[in-house]
Amino acid sequence: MATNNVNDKPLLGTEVKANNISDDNKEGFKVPQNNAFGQTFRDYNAHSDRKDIVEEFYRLNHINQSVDFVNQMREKYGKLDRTEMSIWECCELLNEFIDESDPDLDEPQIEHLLQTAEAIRKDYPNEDWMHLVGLIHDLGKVLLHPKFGELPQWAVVGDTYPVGCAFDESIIHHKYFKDNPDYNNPKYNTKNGIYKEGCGLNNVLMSWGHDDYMYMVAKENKTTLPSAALFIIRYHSFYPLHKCGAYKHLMNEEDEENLKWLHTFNKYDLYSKSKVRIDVEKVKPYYLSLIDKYFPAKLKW
Ligand SMILES: O[C@H]1[C@H](O)[C@@H](O)[C@H](O)[C@@H](O)[C@H]1O
Ligand SMILES: [Fe+2]
Ligand SMILES: [Fe+2]
Repeated sequence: MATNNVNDKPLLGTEVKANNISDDNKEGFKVPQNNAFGQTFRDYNAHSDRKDIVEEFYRLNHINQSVDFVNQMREKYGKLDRTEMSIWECCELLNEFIDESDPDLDEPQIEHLLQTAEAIRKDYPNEDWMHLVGLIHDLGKVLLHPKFGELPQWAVVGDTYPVGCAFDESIIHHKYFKDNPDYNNPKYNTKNGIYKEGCGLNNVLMSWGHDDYMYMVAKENKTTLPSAALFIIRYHSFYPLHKCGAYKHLMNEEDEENLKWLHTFNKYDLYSKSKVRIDVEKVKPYYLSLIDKYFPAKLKW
């Protein structure tokens, strides 16, 4: 079983509730019907230029994400001995990457980070920690960079799911798991696998990618962000849970609480993907002030 560090940040106070949008947000974020290509969001069967790229991405992802692979990656990248840089420097590094797993967006990642953060800011002007989560939630995609060993896309992006127990049917393109080494392993292919019911997600090994990596970076560099923020960063790609309700039997009470915030966050992560460009220079000073509030000037990566 994975022995991850336990989140030791306090839960958010009861005065702030997920889904509690202030009344004076007439200028609030409007959920669009269609993505940047005029299609409904997360439609993995819609015929578009991206369909085949995305499907091939998941084929490779599902064949390769196994318990052994995840343990190796956690061990290797958990050392955080690759480089030192600020949060903003990392945002800039992401400018050159396009995410092959994403049916909704083919813009450089820095656009997506700012679109998400700005959309949250419209509806939750006082939750500055959530704005910052919007900005940093995908920074783990820096694993694609040559400085980080240039991991293949299937080891960095896409939806995530637990390994060490049966792969749930709700996972996109589930059929490709049949070539995963864990698929026929009786230790790993039952409902609970190596876990105990209610053990808490902190004890569950997730497929390796940008979520878990960024969680490690934030935590090990001693961010002062609240526990809900770390949870969002760590599980925002866990669509089988937060969209389909799979794997709930592995959650504990704290996970239930944090999941409410993840649901709120997801609306902005997903539906802010559009062709609306953000003026980076204009919003940069605000985000630099948030980074300064919640992170050290330089982080270990
Ligand atoms: O294609 C997307 C994208 O890579 C996101 O960053 C990730 O969080 C999603 O879960 C994934 O499906
Ligand atoms: Fe992501
Ligand atoms: Fe995202």
